[in-house]
Amino acid sequence: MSGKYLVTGGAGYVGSVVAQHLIEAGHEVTVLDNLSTGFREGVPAGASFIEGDIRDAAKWLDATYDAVLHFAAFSQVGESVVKPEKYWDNNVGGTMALLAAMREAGVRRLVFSSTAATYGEPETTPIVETAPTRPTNPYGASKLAVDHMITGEAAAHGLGAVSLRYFNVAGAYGAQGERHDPESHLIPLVLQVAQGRREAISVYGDDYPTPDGTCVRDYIHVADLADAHLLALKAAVPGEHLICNLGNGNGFSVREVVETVRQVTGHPIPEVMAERRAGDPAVLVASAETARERLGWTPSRADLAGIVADAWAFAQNIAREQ
Ligand SMILES: NC(=O)c1ccc[n+]([C@@H]2O[C@H](COP(=O)([O-])OP(=O)(O)OC[C@H]3O[C@@H](n4cnc5c(N)ncnc54)[C@H](O)[C@@H]3O)[C@@H](O)[C@H]2O)c1
Ligand SMILES: O=c1ccn([C@@H]2O[C@H](COP(=O)(O)OP(=O)(O)O[C@H]3O[C@H](CO)[C@H](O)[C@H](O)[C@H]3O)[C@@H](O)[C@H]2O)c(=O)[nH]1
Repeated sequence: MSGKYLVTGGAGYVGSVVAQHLIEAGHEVTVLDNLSTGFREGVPAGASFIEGDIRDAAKWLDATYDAVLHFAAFSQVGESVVKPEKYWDNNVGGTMALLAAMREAGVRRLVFSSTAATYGEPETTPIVETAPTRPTNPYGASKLAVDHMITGEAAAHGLGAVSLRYFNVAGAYGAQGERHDPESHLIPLVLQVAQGRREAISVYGDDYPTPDGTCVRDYIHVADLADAHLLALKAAVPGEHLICNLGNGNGFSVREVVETVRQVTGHPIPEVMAERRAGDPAVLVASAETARERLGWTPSRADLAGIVADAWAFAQNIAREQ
């Protein structure tokens, strides 16, 4: 059955890919985005677009919407350390206003973009949802605060909600991909080296307790993530807040990622060693058992070379357009 969905942050990387998947599945999509970090041209054809802020969501939200998919947020870990107030204001304040608008309008289902950054430095790997949540930066803390807000909203007011805790999102889906400005994520930065837009990739620390000394992360294809959002919409039950990790359960080191980019692009990719980046845990790998059991989710694009190849095709297309 087709539905009508409000996608906040749908001009950004993940939101635009999920909006595209919703449209392809026959749903009606309205994107609400203030274009603070997103791009108007990122909004998929076929979606309605409102240029506006989630803090004003009450202006547009009404009972005709079946659910909200909430991606709008600031998400730069480093910036959150120096400007924490920006993160509390937008991520927490903005979501409070959005939840109030949903309550007012009688919209009873929510899928929220949470993050592995809610866990902080893990005690055990792979990380399960019941692991301690001790974020090491204000970005993770703001997302954890929102998760707590949603739990209360579900218990008190009957919201049906699913928080999806993404690990490291990567890859692209056709015309939708990653173009943060400034870019801080590893794979798009290494691809910029392959394109000649950067001389070398800085490797942030090689003295971590990992096999090659560089940080290990769980890279998940953005299209697999999108599949999980469509399943989460079906799994949202009134009065329940379900939290699911989304990752492949495979860790790759920074050096392995750089080597994969060399193989995919054929470029030598010079590396320079740099200091550790503040707040970086050594290893972040997900257990996605809850998503498998409760959502029926199975990722189908776990191969790192395939993820990098899709991101590379997108980066080359964008470069041709510019
Ligand atoms: N990319 C990742 O690796 C990753 C990992 C974990 C969690 N997340 C979460 O996923 C979500 C999407 O991340 P992304 O990488 O696509 O980021 P993005 O910056 O590309 O997209 C965020 C979008 O939200 C919009 N926005 C921000 N504040 C707004 C507001 N107040 N009102 C309306 N629109 C607003 C921006 O303009 C942008 O289009 C975020 O909530 C992020 O915290 C991302
Ligand atoms: O130029 C760079 C950029 C990154 N890295 C390293 O590459 C790894 C991945 O870094 P990213 O910035 O690509 O991703 P993060 O792991 O820092 O962040 C991601 O995972 C976080 C969980 O901790 C949050 O979910 C966040 O939103 C999401 O982007 C890290 O070890 C980082 O130190 C480098 O060595 N050089």
